Amino acid sequence: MVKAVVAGASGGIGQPLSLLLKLSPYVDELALYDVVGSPGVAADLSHISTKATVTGYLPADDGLKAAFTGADIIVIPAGIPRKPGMTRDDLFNINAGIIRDLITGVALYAPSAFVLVISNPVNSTVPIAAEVLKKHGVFDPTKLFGVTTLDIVRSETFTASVAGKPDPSVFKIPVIGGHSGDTIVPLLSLSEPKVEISGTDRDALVHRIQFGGDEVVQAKEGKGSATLSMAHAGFRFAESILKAVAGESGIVENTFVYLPGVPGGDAVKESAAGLDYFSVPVELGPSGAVKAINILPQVSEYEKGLLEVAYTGLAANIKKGVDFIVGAPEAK
Ligand SMILES: NC(=O)c1ccc[n+]([C@@H]2O[C@H](COP(=O)([O-])OP(=O)(O)OC[C@H]3O[C@@H](n4cnc5c(N)ncnc54)[C@H](O)[C@@H]3O)[C@@H](O)[C@H]2O)c1
Ligand SMILES: O=C(O)C[C@H](O)C(=O)O
Repeated sequence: MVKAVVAGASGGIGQPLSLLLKLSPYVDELALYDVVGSPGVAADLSHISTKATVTGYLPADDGLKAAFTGADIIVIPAGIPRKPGMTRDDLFNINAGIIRDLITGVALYAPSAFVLVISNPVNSTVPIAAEVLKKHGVFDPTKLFGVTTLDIVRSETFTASVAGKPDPSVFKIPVIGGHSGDTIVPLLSLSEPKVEISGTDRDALVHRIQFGGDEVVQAKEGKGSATLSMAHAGFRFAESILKAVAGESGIVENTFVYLPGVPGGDAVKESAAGLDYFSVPVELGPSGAVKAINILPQVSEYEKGLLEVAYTGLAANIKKGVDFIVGAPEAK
């Protein structure tokens, strides 16, 4: 029996993500948690004739405890989205506290669950989550994932369009680093099938993958950021976890993980300027991340340049998240 939880289930991502989970054959029980509206979303989804039972919880009456207890996988798209002119880091002040409180719930009620963090800024919210779990003595780095799958989805779609291929789903393109602007590093040189895109076309494609989120924020004119494509991406990642749990082998997803705690992570950390958190292809198994795959030695000279830029931004974002929980070190 697999129990899946969506925290932030009434939101723009939460509702379609919950729908996709309700349709999944891998889910037996679906618990929807939000500060508003979740019983209504649950009632609506519960009429769909698939096997998962659906329940909705609010904070009252120990709703967080009831929603999280017994969870196998908790997907978190709770928090505010960007408006035009904002960076993801501008969301930190509000979303950091939301993640801290929800992850405290994970630590108390579902310490063995897989935790998938969608809430931005992912480069900081994942370190916040890790530090909260560490504080409670229940941190398992092989079960905590920052969801960067939307960058993969965009790289497949935009590359297919530039390459003139009708079906983006044939592409496999690693996107590594973090999840904001120039911390997002698409590795077009490692694309399968190979693509020959160079010069200004390559620069424009890389920029579009890095800043694809802004395109949606601008098009929505103040009404939020990517929700439907994100629900698809979040579900793709969640289902990969559930397939691995069900025993399927050879599943690899790019995801933002705590490198020192994942097998193979130390080699990635050494290649990635000593950063503790980084998105790389990660092999998934029944108990979570089984191997972080170090593809950094294979990148092109051009991509090395992109990575140098990414390291600086990521280091600052990671530190900001860690400091939010452990406190900034005393000045000497
Ligand atoms: N990782 C990614 O690739 C990616 C992609 C798109 C959006 N996002 C991020 O996902 C987050 C959600 O985006 P959205 O468009 O769904 O926003 P939204 O405002 O539509 O929905 C957010 C939901 O979170 C709920 N919420 C707020 N505080 C909560 C709490 N303490 N506990 C439970 N629920 C709470 C709200 O009530 C709301 O229903 C944003 O931070 C956004 O930046 C990340
Ligand atoms: O752009 C955003 O703020 C949302 C999300 O991170 C995205 O990449 O679409």
